[in-house]
Amino acid sequence: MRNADRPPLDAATRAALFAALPQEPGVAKPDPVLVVDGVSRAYGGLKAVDVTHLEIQRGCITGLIGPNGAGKTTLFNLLTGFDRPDSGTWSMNGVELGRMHPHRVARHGMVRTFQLTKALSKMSVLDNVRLGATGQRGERIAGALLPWTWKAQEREITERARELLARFALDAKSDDLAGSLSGGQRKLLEMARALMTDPDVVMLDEPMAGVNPALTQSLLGHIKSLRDDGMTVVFVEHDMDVIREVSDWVVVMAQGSVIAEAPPDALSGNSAVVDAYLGSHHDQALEFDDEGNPVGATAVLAEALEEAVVATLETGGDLSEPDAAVLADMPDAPDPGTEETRP
Ligand SMILES: Nc1ncnc2c1ncn2[C@@H]1O[C@H](COP(=O)(O)OP(=O)(O)OP(=O)(O)O)[C@@H](O)[C@H]1O
Repeated sequence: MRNADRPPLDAATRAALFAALPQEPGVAKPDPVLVVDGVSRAYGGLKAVDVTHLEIQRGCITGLIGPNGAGKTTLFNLLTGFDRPDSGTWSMNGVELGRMHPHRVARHGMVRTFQLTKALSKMSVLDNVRLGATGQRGERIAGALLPWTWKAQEREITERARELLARFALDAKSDDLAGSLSGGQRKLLEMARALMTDPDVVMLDEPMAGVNPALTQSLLGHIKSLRDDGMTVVFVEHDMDVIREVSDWVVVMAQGSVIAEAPPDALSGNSAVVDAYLGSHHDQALEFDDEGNPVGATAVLAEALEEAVVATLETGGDLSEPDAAVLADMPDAPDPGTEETRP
């Protein structure tokens, strides 16, 4: 059944639904729109994606987080037909989607957003949105023989594109080149293009990246409005404030696998999540914004460390004493038990 046939879930229902779920990777959802099984993809010797089981709850917003290179984008590409897995199956509303081309996946109701490419930036805003349409009769032989049906379809597509531009407050920009839009407007354009096929499931790849903070709230409102219209939203995001503000549930990936699932508020206390981000930082530069605030994976790390300090203080721990468990994990940690036996 398409999402449109079901009433949207209100906030209290969503909260109760997720509060009742065990916080485990691969946990079953009460009404999954998307079910993924054993999907793997390797590049050379590197396993970019290796997801044993994942269910996405219908009509909710699921945030997908994880350190750089965790496999989030590759998973999006696999599920929407832009890449081919080495193994695995996945289904949407019970229909197997594996091995379908992207336009067929879109016709079944699942789309992903794309950042504006160089070629697209040289086209008008309106044409960018029109390009989101799939299954245009004009592409097919029968349609080509009947130009009037093709023309009628063209008109329909343009009309829908104009409606979507109005929804995202881009109608005044229809004839401008897409490349002239601001970062935030580009993100709105990506969403408008994705909605052309009237999807059930929308996968947003970093919808807030490069967006001026002044536009953040408006973009967040648009993401929530997709859910309030009955769509299921899955989005990749590095900003934990954004994750917390819009996600009903968060899936955490590291090294290709799903390592944790939890409501957004439970993330910073999750040791698998902390380990994944800490582990990823051995060879990664920390990132800060202009005001010196940690951003992206660095923000998650900073928050996890802060939580650990608070937890230590709350349990009466002494921060000047190194944590024995942490020391034991370090390769060169001195072993207090053997101190006296050393020569
Ligand atoms: N086309 C490709 N060829 C070779 N390796 C690839 C390719 N695409 C992805 N990878 C590798 O697969 C792994 C997963 O990459 P992916 O982009 O899916 O991670 P991600 O979680 O989206 O990371 P980020 O948050 O940095 O965007 C990385 O190690 C990446 O280098």
